[in-house]
Parts: sequence; structure tokens; C-alpha cells
Amino acid sequence: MDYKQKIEDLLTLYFIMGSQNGQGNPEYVLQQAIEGGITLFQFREKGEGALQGDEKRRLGERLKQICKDAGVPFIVNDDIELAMQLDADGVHVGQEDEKAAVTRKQIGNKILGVSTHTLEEAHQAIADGADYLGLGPIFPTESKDDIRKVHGLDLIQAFRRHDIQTPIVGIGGIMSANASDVIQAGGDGVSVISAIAGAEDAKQATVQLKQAVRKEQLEDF
Ligand SMILES: Cc1ncc(COP(=O)(O)OP(=O)(O)O)c(N)n1
Ligand SMILES: Cc1nc(C(=O)O)sc1CCOP(=O)(O)O
Ligand SMILES: [Mg+2]
Repeated sequence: MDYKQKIEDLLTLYFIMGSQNGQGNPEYVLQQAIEGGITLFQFREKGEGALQGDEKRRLGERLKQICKDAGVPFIVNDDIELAMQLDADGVHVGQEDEKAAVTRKQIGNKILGVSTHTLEEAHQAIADGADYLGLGPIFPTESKDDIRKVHGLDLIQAFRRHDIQTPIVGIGGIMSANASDVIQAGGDGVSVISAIAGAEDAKQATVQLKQAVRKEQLEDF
């Protein structure tokens, strides 16, 4: 599937989850998030208690099917082999993962997201074929241990000032109360784990996030 024409739209509300996030059943939480209006999903099975091997693949298959039925593109974090096995719609890699250029060769025209923290990394990622850039952490987060310095919104603004036109999604500590700041700073969308996976009502939390982002996108338009 080639989603490239509308990548900015897909980034509007990008939900990331693995079985280690939140208390809920991942299939149920994903279904609720889809009903609430997420536009993209990333399977990130990583960290303490994460599934491995066949168990990880089987959960990936089930989540991929839920996304497919709903028409929401399915991205795999880090694991290119799994992405190819599942025929995912894309892969997200960071600076400590497989190089973006190698990933691009392996995944063909699937969506490629790359985490970047400096202008140099951004230029390299774009040259390597990134479809979008993940920038974070925007705000403090407890969902990832090995985070870089909290960049706040400055990095997104700096990228735009330096004429980076590639779609950008902010990540890290984003909630419905601060999501609009990410769009105002120049982001195309927001990426969240705990704001949805950790919510008591995942669907309601998704609706609120989506409203916050869409309102700001329309004001910027
Ligand atoms: C949309 C998005 N942005 C950034 C990341 C972080 O990627 P990375 O730095 O490789 O860290 P891990 O997620 O692999 O721990 C992401 N996953 N998604
Ligand atoms: C997966 C991830 N990557 C980050 C980065 O800065 O690159 S922050 C992060 C965790 C985001 O989770 P939450 O929405 O719960 O803060
Ligand atoms: Mg990674």
C-alpha cells in the first residue's frame, strides 16, 4: 500500500503501543483508539515485560488485522524483519537502530519514519528516504527510559526555521492539554503512548486528543 500522498494527515494522531503499555488488553485498547479517531498506529513491543519471538509476532498479527479492518496504517518499531513478515505499512527507526538508508532498501516503498534530534540527523534521514521525522522528547515522559534531553518545542521550531519541510510528528509527554502547542510549533501531528494506553477510557482520551490537534491544525490553515 502506498500512503505517501497523505503522510501529514496520517501523522495527525499517531498512537504507539505494545503489550507492556497500560493495564488494558492491547487489542481492546487499539480498537477503542481506532473508534476515537487515531490516524496511524505503531506496534512498539519494547522494554520491561515485552513479548519476544512467536508471542510478539502473534500479537503483531492480531493488531495488524485490527488496523487493516479499520483502514489505519500499521507501523512496526525497530524490527524490520517483523515488519516484512507482517506486511506492515511501514517501519520506524531511531539513531540507535538499523540505518535509515539500509531500512529504506529493505522496505521498498513502505512508510519510513526516523527519529532525529539534530539538524544534521534530519538532513541525513531525509537524504536516506525518510517519509516523516519523529522529534522528541517534546515534554518529560515516563514511557521510555533511554530518552535524550527534553527538547521542548524549540527543536520543532528550529527545524522549520531551517526549512525542513518533511512531515514532523512530536513525541514524549504529549496530552490533550499540550497537543496544540506541538502543532503551533510546526508539527504535523502528535504521537502518544500513555495519553491513550494509560487512560481509564481510551476512546474518550483519543477523542479529546484528536479534537485538540484538529482545532489547532484548522486554525493554522
Ligand atoms: C513516532 C516516533 N517517534 C520517535 C520514536 C522513538 O524511536 P527511537 O528513538 O528509536 O526509540 P524506541 O521507540 O525504539 O525506543 C518512535 N518510536 N516513534
Ligand atoms: C517512544 C518514545 N520515543 C520518544 C523520543 O523522545 O524519541 S519519547 C517516547 C515515549 C512516548 O510516550 P508518552 O506518550 O507516554 O510520553
Ligand atoms: Mg528505535
